Amino acid sequence: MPQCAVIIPAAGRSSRFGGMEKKPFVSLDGRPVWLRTVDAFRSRPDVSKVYLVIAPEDRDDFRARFQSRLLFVENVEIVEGGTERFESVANALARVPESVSLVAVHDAVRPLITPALIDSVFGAATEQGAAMLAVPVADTLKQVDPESNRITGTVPRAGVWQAQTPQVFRRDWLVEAYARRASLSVPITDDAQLIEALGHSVVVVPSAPVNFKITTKDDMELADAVLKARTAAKSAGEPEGPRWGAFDDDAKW
Ligand SMILES: Nc1ccn([C@@H]2O[C@H](COP(=O)(O)OP(=O)(O)OP(=O)(O)O)[C@@H](O)[C@H]2O)c(=O)n1
Ligand SMILES: C[C@](O)(CO)[C@H](O)COP(=O)(O)O
Repeated sequence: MPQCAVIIPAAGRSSRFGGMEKKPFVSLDGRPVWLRTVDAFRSRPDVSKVYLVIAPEDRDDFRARFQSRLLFVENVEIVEGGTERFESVANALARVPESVSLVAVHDAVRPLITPALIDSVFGAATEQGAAMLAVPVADTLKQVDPESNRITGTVPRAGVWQAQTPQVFRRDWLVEAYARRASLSVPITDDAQLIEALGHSVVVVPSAPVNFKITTKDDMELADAVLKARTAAKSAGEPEGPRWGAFDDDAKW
C-alpha cells in the first residue's frame, strides 16, 4: 500500500475566528480541534507520518498543554509554521523523505473529515497522481462591491466547486510545484493551484459539506452540533455513514 505523509497546517492566526484562543487549540466536544484532525490520519495503515505545523509563537503554549499527551501519540512530528499557509506547508514538505510516494495536505481546522472521504481521495491520488476533495457550489454566487455592498454581478456556478482538503499529490510533483511557487504572481490559497500551474490535472473527488473548514466562531458551533449528532446516532445504534463519518470514540481529551 503506497505510503502517504500527511501535512496538517495549524499555524494560522485565526484572525477571522477572533477570541482568546486560536481555533486549532479550541476544545471541540472534549478534545482540541487539532487532535481530532490528527487522530483521523495517524493510525491509518497507509499513513507513514503526520506533520503537524505549529506557529513559532504557539510552540511554548502547545508544549505546555499537549506535549505530555503527544508522548503517547506515535508518528506525529511537530514542524514550525510560517507567515503564510504555503510557507507552513513548505516547511513540513521539506521534512518528508523521498521514500514517501504521496503527500496529503489537510487543514487542521477540518476536524470532521471521515475515514470514507479520506479513503476516496487517497485512492484517487494513488491512481491519478493528484486529487482533492470538493463539493459543488449549491448557492448562487454574487460578485459584491466591498464599499457599497451592492451586487455587481452574478458568477455562473456551472462547473464551480468549493475546494476542501485533503489535497493529495505525488511527492515529487508537490516538491517541484513548491520549488516553482515564486514564479506565480497570483495569490495562492491552496496547494492544488501549484500542481495545476505545473500542468498536471487534479482530480476532484466529491466530498460532503460536513468536511467544512472552521473559520469563524459560528463554524465551531456547527462542528460541535455535528459531533453531538454523531454521538447520538452512535448511541442509537445507527450504522456509521460515510457522510456522518467515524463516530467519536469515548476518549475525552
Ligand atoms: N500561515 C499559516 C496560515 C494558515 N495555516 C493553517 O491553514 C489552515 C487553513 O487556514 P485558515 O482557515 O485561513 O486559518 P487562519 O489562517 O488561522 O485563519 P484567518 O485567515 O482567519 O487568520 C488552518 O488550519 C491554519 O491553521 C497555517 O498552518 N499557517
Ligand atoms: C486550502 C483550503 O482550505 C481549500 O479551500 C483554503 O484555500 C484555505 O484557505 P484559507 O484562507 O487559508 O483558509
